[in-house]
Amino acid sequence: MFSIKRRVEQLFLNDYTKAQKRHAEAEGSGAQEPTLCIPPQGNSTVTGVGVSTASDLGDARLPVVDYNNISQIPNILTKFPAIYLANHGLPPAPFEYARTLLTLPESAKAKLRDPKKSTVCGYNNAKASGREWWDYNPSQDILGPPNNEEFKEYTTKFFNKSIEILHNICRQFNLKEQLIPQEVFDEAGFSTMRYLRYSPDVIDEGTENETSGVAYNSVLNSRRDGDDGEALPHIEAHTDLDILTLITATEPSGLYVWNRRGQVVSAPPIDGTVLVMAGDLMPFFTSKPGMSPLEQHEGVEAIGEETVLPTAHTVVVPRNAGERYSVAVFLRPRRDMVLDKRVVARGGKEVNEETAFWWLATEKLHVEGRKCFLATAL
Ligand SMILES: O=C(O)CCC(=O)C(=O)O
Ligand SMILES: [Fe+2]
Repeated sequence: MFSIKRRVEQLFLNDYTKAQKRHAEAEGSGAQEPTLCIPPQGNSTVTGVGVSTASDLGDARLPVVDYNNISQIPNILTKFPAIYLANHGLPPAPFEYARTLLTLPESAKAKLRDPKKSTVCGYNNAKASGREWWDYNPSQDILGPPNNEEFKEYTTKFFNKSIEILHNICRQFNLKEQLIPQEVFDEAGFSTMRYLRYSPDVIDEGTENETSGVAYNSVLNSRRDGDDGEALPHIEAHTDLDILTLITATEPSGLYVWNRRGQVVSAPPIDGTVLVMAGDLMPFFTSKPGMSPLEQHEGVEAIGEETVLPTAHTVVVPRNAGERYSVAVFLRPRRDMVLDKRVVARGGKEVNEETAFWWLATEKLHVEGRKCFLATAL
């Protein structure tokens, strides 16, 4: 019987193999088999004061970095897809508040939806994925549980402190030269915080599954031939549309990230730490000088040794493992922040072309399958 991690690897490698084949066909050469190499065990990969590797993470590991050593994070994020941050000084994660809100009766949760149907504000769910979530969006009135001032206060406090930490990490990228624009620090931006619940109870059973007579894939609910598994609570593999993400979760573990070599790394919660991952904007800030990773510009040519790639990640909650709660804070600039500016020739004329952050969101809607921008090995 395969472990969840092995299944995630297989899913990834299936797609990876297909992508390789497509690529090879286009190039007119034979497809290469992907290799699954596991990095060496132990502390050999990252050294330095306050930086160690977590000891119980299975095959591939993620480093634990002390908050006093955050100046090392930019370099570490070029080598590892995520880091555990220790001694961060955050108050205890608001899992109980997440539970209070997300286990309200359906009718009460329906009242916490954004009137404009935003998927980044208020209550939302993806029943077929066994997942529901609620977003705190500081630019809007909090759509929290009624008559619960404590909820509001704690949620705001945890969010503000998390943003302070993420800003501090961003400042480390600017020690030698300003890679991350000043407005990220000076302006409120479009940062949000999400409370998530993954539970078999959320899964809307008996819909397509029964009527179509086709079974769901046991890992990602996607239908695959010869698979008679049942659906597991999950979130599809994706990268986050932000600068950095701070995540903390309850057991059971279920979060997996991919490293640059396409290996799946388990990222279970570790007491006293939070996980920090890179978002879609990091390659724009850390690309080779003067180059842009946008496909219509330099594309992958702009990715160098010092470029931080967005962290592809997925959550799959093991069967019979119970509920999982997580809290994710997304650091984002203003929607209209300019990511790339250049003069291009159009219709015989030279015109100024600007690419704003929110344009990436619309572009991402066209990415098929996994919502990964510039993701590992693809
Ligand atoms: O629940 C988690 O740990 C991850 C959630 C996530 O990736 C997201 O909401 O973007
Ligand atoms: Fe995410």
